[in-house]
Amino acid sequence: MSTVKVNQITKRFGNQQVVDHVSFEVQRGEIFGLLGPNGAGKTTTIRIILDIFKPDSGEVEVLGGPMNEEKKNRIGYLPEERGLYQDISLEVCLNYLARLKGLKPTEAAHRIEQSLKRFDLYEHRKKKVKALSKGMQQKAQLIATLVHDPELIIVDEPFSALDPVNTQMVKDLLREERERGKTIIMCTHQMHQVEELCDRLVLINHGKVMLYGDLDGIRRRYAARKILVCPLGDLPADLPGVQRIERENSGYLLHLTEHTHPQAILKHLVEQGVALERFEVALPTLDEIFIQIVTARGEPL
Ligand SMILES: Nc1ncnc2c1ncn2[C@@H]1O[C@H](COP(=O)(O)OP(=O)(O)OP(=O)(O)O)[C@@H](O)[C@H]1O
Repeated sequence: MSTVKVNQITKRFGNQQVVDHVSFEVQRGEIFGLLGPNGAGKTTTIRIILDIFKPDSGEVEVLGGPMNEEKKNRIGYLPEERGLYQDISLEVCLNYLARLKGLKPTEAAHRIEQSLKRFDLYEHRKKKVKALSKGMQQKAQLIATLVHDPELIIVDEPFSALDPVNTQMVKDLLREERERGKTIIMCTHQMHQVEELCDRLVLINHGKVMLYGDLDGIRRRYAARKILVCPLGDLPADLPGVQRIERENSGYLLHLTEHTHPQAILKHLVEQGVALERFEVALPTLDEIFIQIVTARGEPL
C-alpha cells in the first residue's frame, strides 16, 4: 500500500522548471531515498508533498488521499534548515513543539523524557537551545520530528551534523521505525547511507526523474560496465572492448567500453586460452551511479 503517491507534478519558479513531471510512490513500511544533486528539486518536491507549495500541475496523495490539517499531525518532518527556538530551554522547547502536534502535557513530558535519555541529551535538558552544539540541536530536532509517533517521517539530511556514534544511533532509530510499519522518506547526499538503509529510491536531476526503483535492481541495471576477473596467469595484452584495467586484490577490474557486453570479453578470454578462477560482473556503488547520471549524458529512465 502506498503512503505517498506523487503523480506527474510540476513546479516552476520564474523561468526555471524546478520540478518537471515527477512521479513516484512510497510504500508503507519502507525507507525511501529521495536523491539528487544540489538544486535538483528535492526540497521543492517535499514541500509539495507536505502542501507547503501547490504544484503547477499533477497530484499528490498522502496517507490515502489529499493532504488535510488532520494528516499534518500524522507526519513528522525534519527540514533541511534546522530551526528550534533558541532562547528557551531544550525541555521547554520540545514540550512546546509536542503540544503543537496535539500531545497532552503528561504524554508529551513522558515521551520527551524517554527520547532525551535515548539521545544522551537528558542532562542538557535545562540548557538553552542556543547553548547546545550543532549535533545536539540536530538530535533535539529529530526528537521533535518523532515525538508524536508519526506514520510518515520525512527527514532531510538526518546525519549531516552527527558524529559516527550518533549517526549509528539515528540509523538504528530509522530502522526501528520501519520495523514498526512507519514510512520514511530520506533525503541525503551520503550514498553509503542510502545503500545501507533504503529499500527503494528516486533520483532527481534538474527536476526530472532519472532513476526509480529498488536498490538491487538499479545496481544491476548499471552493472555491465565493469568485470572482475582472476586469471590463472596473465591477461592477454590486447583486450578489445576494454578501456581500462585496474589491479584488484586478487585479480583485475576491467572497465568496458560503452557497447561491450561482458559475454564478449569472456568469449575472447576463453578463445585466448586464459584459464579463469573468477569472472563476475562487478556491481557499481550508488556513488558511482549517481556521478554517472548527474555528470554524464543522463537521459531520464
Ligand atoms: N521559493 C523559491 N523561489 C525561487 N526559486 C526557488 C525557491 N525554492 C527553490 N528554488 C530553486 O529551485 C531549485 C531547486 O531547489 P531545491 O531546494 O528544491 O533543491 P534541492 O534538490 O533540495 O537542493 P539541495 O540538495 O541543495 O538542498 C533551485 O535552483 C532553487 O534555487
